[in-house]
Amino acid sequence: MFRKVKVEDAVGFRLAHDITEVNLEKKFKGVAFKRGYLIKKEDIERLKSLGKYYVFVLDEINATDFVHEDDAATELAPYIAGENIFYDEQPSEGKINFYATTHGLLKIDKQRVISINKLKIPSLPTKHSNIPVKKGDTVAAFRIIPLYCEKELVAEVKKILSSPAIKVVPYKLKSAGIIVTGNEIYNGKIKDKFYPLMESKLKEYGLKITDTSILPDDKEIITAEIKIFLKKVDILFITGGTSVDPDDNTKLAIKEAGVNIVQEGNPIQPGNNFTIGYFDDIPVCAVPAAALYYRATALDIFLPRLLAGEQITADEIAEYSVGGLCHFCKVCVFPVCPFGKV
Ligand SMILES: Nc1nc2c(c(=O)[nH]1)N[C@H]1C(S)=C(S)[C@@H](COP(=O)(O)OP(=O)(O)OC[C@H]3O[C@@H](n4cnc5c(N)ncnc54)[C@H](O)[C@@H]3O)O[C@H]1N2
Ligand code: MOO
Repeated sequence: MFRKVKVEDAVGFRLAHDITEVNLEKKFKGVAFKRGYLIKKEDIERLKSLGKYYVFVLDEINATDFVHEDDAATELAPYIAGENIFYDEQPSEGKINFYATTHGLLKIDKQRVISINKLKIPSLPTKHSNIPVKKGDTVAAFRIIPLYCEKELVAEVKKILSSPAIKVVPYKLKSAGIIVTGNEIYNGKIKDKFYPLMESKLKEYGLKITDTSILPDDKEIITAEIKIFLKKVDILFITGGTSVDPDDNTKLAIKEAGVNIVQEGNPIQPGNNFTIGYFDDIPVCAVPAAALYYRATALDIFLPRLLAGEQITADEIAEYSVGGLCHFCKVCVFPVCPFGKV
């Protein structure tokens, strides 16, 4: 299979695995020598400068019970990758990366990914489930930790992956309605800041705002407008009036328009008052004023899932509590942070 030899004795033999170089001056981390490379006399000093005084070289003996790290990754990659995922054609340093083929919602089958990693020999790290990804983003990586593993292990991983563990769901919804509420905005006392905010957020997901209006804090007027908008849009947002003031009517109006509210509010801060409901398949959301102030709130956490057409349940909403408190960093890097990651 392979054996350890002094670099001086390795001349004329083929390398059993990729050899990595990390060179901070050149800002390089990558393959210096590929698996299968025929070692020459002039390579001895270079190998030593990479700290390799011994190397593993391939024997001619064909070990039928073992699988090389490159072959394990190549064999398992199609079992890992689901819809809208592509992966490296060739492993590098025994590893294959997985990428999104489209913008959309990343879905990871967490339990099965954990089951694979519990086998200890394979390593399958992924990004978090339910995050928005862009075309070309890396979403997962696979390699076995040792140079070789037993064939049975590959079979065991395949058994866990009876269907793929990673996919990207493209955004389905296309048109949005925005109803801005608030007497102060309706009466022109202050300028509306919600429409421009929602427009820039939704544009990121390819969503167009097709219908919009600014209404006073009047439950009946808001209810009537919700009913009209529900005939025209794929998703509806009603902003402001979401908390406990006497003129906060948004959630009441949503209910009176016949929308099934999943849960009033949620355990994410900021964005506690963000409320999700459904009218048939159309999501209807109350958006609290906190979204005007903070770069990331519950709105941003649920938005990609709603736009991918998911029906969010009350049980799932409760799961967001751990990690649901923003770190309120001076420089916000959401979504590349722990906020809202389940
Ligand atoms: N006792 C409690 N107080 C508060 C609670 C609570 O649960 N108990 N929740 C807090 C949370 S969380 C939020 S968020 C805020 C405000 O929620 P609302 O969505 O009801 O916001 P409004 O009262 O309508 O407005 C608050 C503030 O924001 C300005 N605003 C609203 N819409 C616009 C707009 N389109 N353009 C510009 N500015 C807007 C509004 O003028 C007010 O200044 O309640 C907490 N309190
Ligand atoms: O609903 Mo408030 O949005 O938590 O800050």
